Amino acid sequence: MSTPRRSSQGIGGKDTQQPNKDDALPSELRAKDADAPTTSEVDDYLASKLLHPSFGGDPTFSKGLERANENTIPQIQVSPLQGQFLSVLVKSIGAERVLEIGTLAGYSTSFLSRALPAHGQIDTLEINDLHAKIAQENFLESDLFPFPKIHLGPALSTLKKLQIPEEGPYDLVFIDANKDQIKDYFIESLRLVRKGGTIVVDNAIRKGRIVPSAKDDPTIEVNGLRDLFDWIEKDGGKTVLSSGIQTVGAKSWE
Ligand SMILES: C[S@@+](CC[C@H](N)C(=O)[O-])C[C@H]1O[C@@H](n2cnc3c(N)ncnc32)[C@H](O)[C@@H]1O
Repeated sequence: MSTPRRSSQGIGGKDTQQPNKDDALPSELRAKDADAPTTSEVDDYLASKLLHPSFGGDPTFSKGLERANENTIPQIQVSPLQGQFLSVLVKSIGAERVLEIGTLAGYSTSFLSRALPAHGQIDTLEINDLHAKIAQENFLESDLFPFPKIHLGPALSTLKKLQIPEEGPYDLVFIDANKDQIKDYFIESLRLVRKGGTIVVDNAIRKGRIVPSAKDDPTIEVNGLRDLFDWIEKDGGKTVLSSGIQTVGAKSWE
């Protein structure tokens, strides 16, 4: 396992800096077509066309973000389109039980919950009291059903104590917290998710820094992610079938 050296992040495990509007646009494309829209502009277009009134277009979801902002909670949640992608995922695999690691103010949780059937279950893990409090207010405001259960405390100890729900294992786990323990979160998630279930790991690219280079100076987040990728490589497909997707857009290259 590699040694942590430095961190580039705020508490949420994501860069707190606002992404530069153009920084995720492939330079090859920018060089060929200086007038090409930025990836954020494309996100705006897609959002204007695709956000559903009960999901990304739900005004209570936006109000939840405002409440988070008023309480100086960092704006490091998924984008509306990413959130709605989680909803699509929940529905397309017919998920009934979802586990989330990293609640923040409950924005992604709201998308996950809204996509579940009424008899479903959603558990979300958060270390920060204020984040949990605001998330709880946001869940009430959005009248979520199933109502997300917040487990306050360090995610790894919560995960180790968490039992497989009586109705059956989780169908989907969304991992979106600190990256330095991500391999452990992943392994615990494997214990809790059903065979054939889905685990989504957010922010696994670090603007490309996961790739070792001659001038390598990995952050603790990059080291954490590399530990996970090494584990998956070593597993050799015995336990998991995985893929990696680079995204661009309002949340930059991730
Ligand atoms: C990127 S934010 C989650 C964003 C949220 N999933 C969303 O998209 O709306 C990460 C969250 O993980 C929490 N977190 C960081 N370290 C943690 C830990 N060790 N245990 C539990 N939660 C942790 C942070 O407090 C923060 O609220």
